[in-house]
Amino acid sequence: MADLDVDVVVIGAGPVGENVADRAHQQGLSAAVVEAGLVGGECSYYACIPSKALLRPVDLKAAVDRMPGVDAGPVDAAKVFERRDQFANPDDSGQADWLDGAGITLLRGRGRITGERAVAVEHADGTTTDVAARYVVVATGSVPTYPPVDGIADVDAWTNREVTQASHVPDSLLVLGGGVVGVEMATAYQRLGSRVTVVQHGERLVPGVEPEAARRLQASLEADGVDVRLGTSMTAVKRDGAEVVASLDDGTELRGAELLVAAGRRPGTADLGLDTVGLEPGKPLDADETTTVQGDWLYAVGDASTGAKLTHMGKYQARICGDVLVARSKGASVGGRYAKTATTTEQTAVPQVIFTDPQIAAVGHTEASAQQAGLHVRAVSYEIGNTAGGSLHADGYDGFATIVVDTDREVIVGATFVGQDVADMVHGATIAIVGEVPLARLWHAVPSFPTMSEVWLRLLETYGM
Ligand SMILES: Cc1cc2nc3c(=O)[nH]c(=O)nc-3n(C[C@H](O)[C@H](O)[C@H](O)COP(=O)(O)OP(=O)(O)OC[C@H]3O[C@@H](n4cnc5c(N)ncnc54)[C@H](O)[C@@H]3O)c2cc1C
Ligand SMILES: NC(=O)c1ccc[n+]([C@@H]2O[C@H](COP(=O)([O-])OP(=O)(O)OC[C@H]3O[C@@H](n4cnc5c(N)ncnc54)[C@H](O)[C@@H]3O)[C@@H](O)[C@H]2O)c1
Repeated sequence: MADLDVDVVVIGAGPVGENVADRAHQQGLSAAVVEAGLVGGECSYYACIPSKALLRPVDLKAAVDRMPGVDAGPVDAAKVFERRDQFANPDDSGQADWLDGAGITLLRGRGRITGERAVAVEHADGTTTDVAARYVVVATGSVPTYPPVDGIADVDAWTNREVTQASHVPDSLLVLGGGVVGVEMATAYQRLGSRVTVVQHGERLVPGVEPEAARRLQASLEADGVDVRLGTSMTAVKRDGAEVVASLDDGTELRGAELLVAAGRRPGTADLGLDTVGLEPGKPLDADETTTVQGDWLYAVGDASTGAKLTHMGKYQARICGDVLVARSKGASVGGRYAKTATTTEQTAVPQVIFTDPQIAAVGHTEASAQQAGLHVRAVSYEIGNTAGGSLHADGYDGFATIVVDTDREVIVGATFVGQDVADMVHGATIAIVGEVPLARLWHAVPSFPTMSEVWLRLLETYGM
């Protein structure tokens, strides 16, 4: 006999888990969420929110510094940290109250699957709550990966948690990994006054984006004074007094006050009882377009699943998952391209903004990924600084846009915007891709003068319209 019987139990109350519970509960299902740490998850306290709170002030200062006639003065790091704390204070009582107000049961403790439709929650006081549920949703997020570097476990390396919650700027910071976390935090800390070195074993930074976007970002980081080491791996690290000493495979030795490990993340599925239902612990849960993992009872969303590791995509999966549970509870069918119960956009139009300077805002395919997918494409690019809107926005505006056009269907399948303040420009491209808007129709979508969106017109003209 279970202690609690609900329609839906969600393991993990990050942004994604909370959304599944809310969506299902709002449509009549009873729901409980299990949380071992803070309600709100990694994103609220140790990832998206604090990292952007650190980046916004330095981004704004750089923009002002590029504008003749205005003066930003120096950045006050203490005030930046103080403002970050207002956004990401690790106190989850507000979020817990929200769950309570929404009528969702919060079970604080570690959840483990004990069999089909069964979850046991171990509380901090050693007691256990057994939950029986018609539907079990795994939303346990992800944890940092530690690459095989000798001594890495013994140097008190920073992860995303320490780098986003720090309240001092180290004199120098070594960053292991030139992916999204690495480049965003390199931007923030270099501009807050640290001397940053990024060690990236690939041939370029942020490998998933258009190569020219990565080149512009590298040039900008280097102009800021960041030491970027590409094609290099760290082989060993050790502490020497207050410093971390890192050995690289090219024989070089680096020293830094702190080491940030930003080498990717793995799903939080290692200690979840997956073996009790025949699944392999530690792997991302392979969810289909309806977020289903097994039978009609086990689901996975967010970083714990095989979907894109981004908050907005996790929350998209969460909305779909909630609707799938409600549909199934009524015996209705689910799935189908662009149905409300299918994560179609995961395959066609995943957007991401990298909040560096320049920002990189991209959606859908790059030219290379489209070709790998077997599409016939043509990519065209245009400098945003050559539009009136861009040139007014900042002197010598450095940035560009690229669209990738499927030449068989004459629709856009990918777009990238690079430059100052381009973050919000990507949503227009997302709409064009999801709506499969033909170029002939897009031609009639007139951008306002003088805005940076004029680049859309120039891209279409460059394509030959
Ligand atoms: C530094 C950094 C910056 C980022 N910036 C952005 C950004 O700007 N935009 C963006 O879209 N994405 C960003 N991301 C990615 C984003 O943080 C994740 O995609 C998002 O947090 C995933 O949400 P989630 O709910 O799946 O997992 P999480 O946010 O990780 O939440 C999972 C929750 O599950 C809990 N949990 C785990 N196991 C158990 C268990 N067994 N029992 C009970 N509870 C459990 C955890 O305590 C946690 O609270 C960033 C990531 C990092 C590291
Ligand atoms: N703005 C955003 O949307 C945002 C911001 C931060 C993080 N995130 C998400 O969080 C996730 C994790 O980010 P991340 O940066 O940790 O992972 P990542 O996979 O984006 O990048 C990790 C990088 O580390 C490099 N690397 C791995 N092992 C290495 C080694 N031994 N030596 C040198 N380099 C090594 C890889 O080549 C890769 O480029 C990503 O999925 C990302 O999309 C998103």
